[in-house]
Amino acid sequence: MAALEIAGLVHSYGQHRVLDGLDLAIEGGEFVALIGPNGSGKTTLLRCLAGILAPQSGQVVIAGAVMSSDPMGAKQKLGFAVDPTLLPPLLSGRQCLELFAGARNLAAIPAATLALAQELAFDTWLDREVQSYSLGTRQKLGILLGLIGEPPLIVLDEPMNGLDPLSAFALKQHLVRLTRDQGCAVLLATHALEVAERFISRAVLLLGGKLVQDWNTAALDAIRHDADNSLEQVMVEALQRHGAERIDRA
Ligand SMILES: Nc1ncnc2c1ncn2[C@@H]1O[C@H](COP(=O)(O)OP(=O)(O)OP(=O)(O)O)[C@@H](O)[C@H]1O
Repeated sequence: MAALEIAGLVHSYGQHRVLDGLDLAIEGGEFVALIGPNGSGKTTLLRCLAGILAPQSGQVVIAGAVMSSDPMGAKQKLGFAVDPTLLPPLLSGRQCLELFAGARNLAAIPAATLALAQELAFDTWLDREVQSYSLGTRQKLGILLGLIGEPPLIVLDEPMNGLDPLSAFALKQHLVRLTRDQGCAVLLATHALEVAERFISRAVLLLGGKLVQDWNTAALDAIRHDADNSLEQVMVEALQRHGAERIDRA
């Protein structure tokens, strides 16, 4: 069963159609970078996957659960980092993690989550109130909440932004382990192509409301082994081919 199947997804803000019949399938174990220029619709797509935005048409199926008809079932199979600005200020990180563990029918915070908290240097913040956290520390908690229980599909929007280099490195290593050892699928929206290139197994390019290019593992390996090439370069070339260097125009 695919970790994610999207068919004919359409989402508009008023008259502005951002997703225009988008299709995508991701298998367990794939680590997919979602790339695209500013305003191409990456966040909109991820929010449709998370059930935060309701698409006008099309279907999202997460590990067999259809988001429109079984939103609770679909969300149980999805990990989505919580927006740092939406965390409850008066709870501690541990209390937030316990709440999310309960929502995933787990008796306690999993050992893997506590281990990741330590790798992210978040363990010293576990018993302090969220309102005392810096933005980066809030972001770490949002990520820990999204990953709790290692769901079949993990969706992250620029998760490394705002993390210090050691924490960003630890998170990348953790995501690689989740895909390789646990069979989770990761869909990661990012502009950091030089970073993504090193650890992803696939990259898809969003443009004009659709995925216009899909680089599989073999294509990425070929890019990695070519000293004169990079994911950044092939993306620039793909954008030029599609005649869109920048699309976020007013
Ligand atoms: N709530 C909203 N109301 C109206 N338009 C919106 C809203 N949110 C996003 N948009 C528009 O939808 C388009 C896609 O935005 P989105 O944030 O999904 O792009 P993105 O690819 O994530 O961009 P970035 O790389 O800059 O984060 C943009 O033109 C944006 O201005």
